[in-house]
Amino acid sequence: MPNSITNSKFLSSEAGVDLLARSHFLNQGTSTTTARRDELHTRGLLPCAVETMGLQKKRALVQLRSKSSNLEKYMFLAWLRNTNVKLFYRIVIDELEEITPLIYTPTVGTACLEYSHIAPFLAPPGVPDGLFLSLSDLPSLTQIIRDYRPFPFDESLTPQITVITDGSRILGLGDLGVNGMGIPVGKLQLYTAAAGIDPRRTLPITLDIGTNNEKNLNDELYLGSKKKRAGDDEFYPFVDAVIKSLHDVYPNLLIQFEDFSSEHAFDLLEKYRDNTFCFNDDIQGTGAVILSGFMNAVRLVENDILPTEHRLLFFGAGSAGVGVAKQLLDFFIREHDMEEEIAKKRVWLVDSKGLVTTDRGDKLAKHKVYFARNDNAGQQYKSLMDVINYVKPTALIGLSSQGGVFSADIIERMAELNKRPIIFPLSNPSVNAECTFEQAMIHSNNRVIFASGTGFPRYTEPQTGKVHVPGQGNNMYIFPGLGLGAILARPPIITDRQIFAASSALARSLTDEERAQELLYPSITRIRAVSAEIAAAVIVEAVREGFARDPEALKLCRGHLNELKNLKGPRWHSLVKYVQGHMWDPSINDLIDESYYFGSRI
Ligand SMILES: O=C([O-])CC(=O)C(=O)O
Ligand SMILES: [Mg+2]
Repeated sequence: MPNSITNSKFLSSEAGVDLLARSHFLNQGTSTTTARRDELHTRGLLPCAVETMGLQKKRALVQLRSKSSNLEKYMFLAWLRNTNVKLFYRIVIDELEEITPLIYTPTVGTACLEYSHIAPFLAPPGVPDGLFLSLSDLPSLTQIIRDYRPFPFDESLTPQITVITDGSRILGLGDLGVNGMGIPVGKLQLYTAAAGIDPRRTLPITLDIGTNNEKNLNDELYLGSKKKRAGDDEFYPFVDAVIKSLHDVYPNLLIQFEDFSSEHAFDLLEKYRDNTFCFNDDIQGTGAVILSGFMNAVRLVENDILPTEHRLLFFGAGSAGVGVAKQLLDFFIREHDMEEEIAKKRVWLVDSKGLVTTDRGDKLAKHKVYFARNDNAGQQYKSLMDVINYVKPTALIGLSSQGGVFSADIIERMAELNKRPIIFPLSNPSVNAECTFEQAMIHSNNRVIFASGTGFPRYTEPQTGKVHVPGQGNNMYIFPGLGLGAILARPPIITDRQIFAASSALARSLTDEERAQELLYPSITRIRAVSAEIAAAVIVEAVREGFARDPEALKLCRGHLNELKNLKGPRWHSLVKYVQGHMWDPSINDLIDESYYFGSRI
């Protein structure tokens, strides 16, 4: 590709300095060759060593590992991302197991709590973390959205995906206001690392609608608007206006709703799911990932209990709890042909007032009504133990954000009731998990089938030395692949069937070795391969439904849907290859190179 830098409309003689200093997408630091430094007029800005990315990575890892707290590591990695994108993603992809907990759950939770104190130190001037939109921006939303662009900007690299929050329910930490920006940023980093979405084509957004968090309101350093949250009369029109402006500027943008308070999360999903290219990660993404882990758990116990006889108890009835419960219904309905009304009876919800029933005497939040029981013969069960004794669940799923509530006696009771109790403490971050893996192992005599939202360490049986690997049922297994598949197929909406396809593909992605280890999810180190399979399954489903609009996706799948439905065979493999060919990688795909901007493309 020609590199006619001097002919470029962007570059003046000083522009090389700009390039190195201002574009974190282009800057490659010490791996810039001497010749290139000359071309860019940046020779004196660096010491003379010209290094490989491997060496740069080594240095960065030494620095990273020398930091004593995870928050410092988070800040170091944010700085790296905001100065040298390529090196950052090389490290994230190569060291996924070490880095994910630092840029995502659980450390991102700490970073969000501290966001207003650390934000100015995460990036050099001019490099934004994400796009902030506040109520007072309403008249100029479209212009503000247009103005948020990577430097240098290339018209052909418009954003493909946004993750958008209003900070009102960040993980299990509650209302953090604009401090929630860490979440869209963290999620989109995983879109790049786990599914190969080009980082320039991601758009993190935080809506500032005020905050009800007293700590923020009283913190002089809080960076958001220091007002109570606006009411629904302002909230809904504002979200409408944002979505409209986003689609005016970027018509094909996929919208991922994230960490909105429960009521709003459900209402927004209801409002947009049938007319807008969007999904809700906490409701649908978490639901899909748990469904997938549940399918594999069911296989592990199928000699003891028929798949259709499982009894699922949900502790926590917020957006994630009800979202997961609804998604798990798909297991009974789609895999086992059960009527919805019958499938629904396999689910019991518990909230802060006890078992959710129709005759409890309180006004149930809208999203809880669907699962409210009416077969309790007037009895109300208040404590979790009472509910467990009444329901006799085969699976206990926690989405309550109450750390430690699955106490020793709860786990022991589950282990009395079941040969292999299924216990999923899913609240995030780890301090909010209903129990740890170690506790679940000890109190179930090592019989538990376990998945948590935030990863826990492996557990070694003290007597035998046998090592057990916990499942991590985090939505990071689903959303990157689901988003990638949707971007490549271009359906106008994300349907339940596409999400179910993502979920089954994840469940089926385990290798024989992983199955032999009784894992519920594939190893995180294989996430890129797994995301490619999930994306391919989503494409197949979108074509099957008649929703896919991308000509290439249609060409690859149309007429072969029968063959593709088992996710095997030569056509399936070529579809997965096609997906992989569209995944950005910091090394093999050299898009982040000035030739991309200054070469033949302009
Ligand atoms: O971010 C995570 O780890 C999972 C998630 O969506 C949440 O807890 O809200
Ligand atoms: Mg979330």
